[in-house]
Amino acid sequence: MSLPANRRAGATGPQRPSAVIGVSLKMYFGYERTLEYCREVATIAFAHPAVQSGDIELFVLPTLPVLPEAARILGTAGAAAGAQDIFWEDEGAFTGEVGGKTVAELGGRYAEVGHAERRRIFGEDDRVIGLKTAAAYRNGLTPVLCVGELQQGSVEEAVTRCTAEIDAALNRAQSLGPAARTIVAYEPQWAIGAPEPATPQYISAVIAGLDAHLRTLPGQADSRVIYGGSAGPGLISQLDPAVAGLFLGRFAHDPRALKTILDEAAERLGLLEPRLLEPVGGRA
Ligand SMILES: O=C(CO)COP(=O)(O)O
Repeated sequence: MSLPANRRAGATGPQRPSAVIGVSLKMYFGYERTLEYCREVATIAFAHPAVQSGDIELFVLPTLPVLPEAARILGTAGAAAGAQDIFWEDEGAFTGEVGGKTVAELGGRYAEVGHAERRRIFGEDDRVIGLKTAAAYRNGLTPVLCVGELQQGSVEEAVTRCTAEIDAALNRAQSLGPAARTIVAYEPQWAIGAPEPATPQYISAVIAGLDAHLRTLPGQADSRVIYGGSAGPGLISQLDPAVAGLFLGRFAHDPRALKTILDEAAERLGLLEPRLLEPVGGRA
């Protein structure tokens, strides 16, 4: 397996995984099914050269009660787990909430913040999302900061809206403590839960804008922008290099589809010959 340019001996610049593939299971699976899923993903990850080499960063965000077991199972296979949400304080009289400190204690490495469903159903706004981003940094968790426009419009409109969401979260977080690496998940709200993702051209153009903006922000050199919203097998190969990877939902429920996506991501990095790819499995 050849190494990508940023991993070769003597390469300059930040050493960062070349692709990021995340899965949020939302509230789709119960305890036992989540465990079974994590075991299957771990088997795939353990056998996958690009995950083992660190060229693909793979994480799963399960329903919270499964987090300790998920972190253990995935951790033995070179993958990781995290939470789909955290509270902005670390401890105290906040009935029903779970803080980033506990998530980290449970083995979580990521904390998703600002998902469209949290914004829409639970009324989270930029202020709350900034506080939660700060809580993630403070507890050594990588925030998976979700941004995305409500309705389909132009690329410029999407970049403007999402840049504002990124800035709102990061500015507030940085006013509270040091920032660190962030994974920005660009998820157009109109493409979440839809039959199809946004078009590859649209995704690539919006993320090129967001990635360029992220590069200008202090402390974000290792940060990456990934795409979510009905993403599945067959998509990543069509996306421009600024798109660092995918944030998957329903179409990763079948572990075989996730394996296909990992192969496609590795192929895109030049780490796997196309002829070695198995036929793309159907969508879950
Ligand atoms: O919201 C998403 C990931 O967090 C995307 O979900 P779907 O891929 O199921 O649309």
